[in-house]
Amino acid sequence: MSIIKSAFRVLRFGSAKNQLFSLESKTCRAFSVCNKLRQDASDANASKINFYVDENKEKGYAILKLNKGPVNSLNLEFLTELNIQLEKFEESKEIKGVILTSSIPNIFSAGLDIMEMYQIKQDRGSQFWTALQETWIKLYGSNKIYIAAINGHSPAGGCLLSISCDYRIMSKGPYKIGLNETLLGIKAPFWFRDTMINTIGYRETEKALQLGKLYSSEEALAVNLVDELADSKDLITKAEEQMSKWCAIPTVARELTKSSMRRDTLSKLIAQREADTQSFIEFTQRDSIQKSLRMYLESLKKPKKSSA
Ligand SMILES: CC/C=C\C/C=C\C/C=C\C=C\CC(=O)SCCNC(=O)CCNC(=O)[C@H](O)C(C)(C)COP(=O)(O)OP(=O)(O)OC[C@H]1O[C@@H](n2cnc3c(N)ncnc32)[C@H](O)[C@@H]1OP(=O)(O)O
Repeated sequence: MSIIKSAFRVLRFGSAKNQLFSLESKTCRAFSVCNKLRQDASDANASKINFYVDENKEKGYAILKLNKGPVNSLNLEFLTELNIQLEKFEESKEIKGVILTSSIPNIFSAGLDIMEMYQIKQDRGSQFWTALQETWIKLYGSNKIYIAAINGHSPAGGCLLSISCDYRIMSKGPYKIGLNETLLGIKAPFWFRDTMINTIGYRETEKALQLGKLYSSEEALAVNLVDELADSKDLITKAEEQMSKWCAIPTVARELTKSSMRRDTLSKLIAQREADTQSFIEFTQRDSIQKSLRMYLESLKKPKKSSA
């Protein structure tokens, strides 16, 4: 059961009941829009493996490895598949927690697929944004324990995935993590910002978001953007050690505590999902934004300087 649902339970007889039920029904409507997409995604991607799941029911946790080459960029189909998997975890009685990592060396996730924002039709843009909102609500609002084992670069939407988890361990190395949206000429959505504030605090977020700062792993540790660093070869072992520690905490007390910390941030988006999607469409259709995205895409495609 998700944090949102348990929040409804806890507040069942309270004065917030009507408001929360209205939030829930809005959420359910938005989720149902995705139902057809889910079916399409599972049909279309039956032959592709965009992530691996390794479930250890005895120990009570799973490892989810993102595997969408070359850089685990998040497009509509990938997000839809991920949402189905997150839902399975949430419903599982055996799985208490999930280690989120990537099977692609040096890359955790390059964030949102920029092609989902560049010259995109309104319908697709709206489905894409709804799927992304759903991913965040499921991850940030999960009752399960999520530990991010960040094995490489984790910019923008990759950083959002990481900070939506409960604990972060990052590989030592020349990797970057942060919300760099301003460098693409876009403003980080309010729920990206709020998740960042909840992680590193207001002042650090204010600087980081304006500058589009990408932190090195050492800098990320210094501002609590990540909780721990590990040598790449020890990353998963360290994540498993941490998972055992979290799994040993009394479940209901931990879930209620997590829910009480995250409820307000989640409710803010849930109350205005449709308006948020409209803002995304309106914003990304501006000529100035399309120009920025085109320039950014060109810079990504430029041949890289040889390190030799
Ligand atoms: C309600 C809201 C209202 C207003 C707000 C409106 C809009 C806000 C919306 C947006 C929020 C956006 C958040 C995001 O996540 S945007 C994405 C940001 N991501 C990045 O900036 C990362 C870009 N990528 C990189 O920096 C690097 O690729 C790398 C460090 C991750 C990996 O470097 P490598 O050298 O290993 O690999 P590359 O050669 O650079 O890349 C390989 C290949 O992949 C393509 N690619 C990389 N990143 C992306 C991406 N994010 N999307 C699509 N494609 C990507 C890259 O172009 C290469 O392609 P080719 O092989 O050259 O074809």
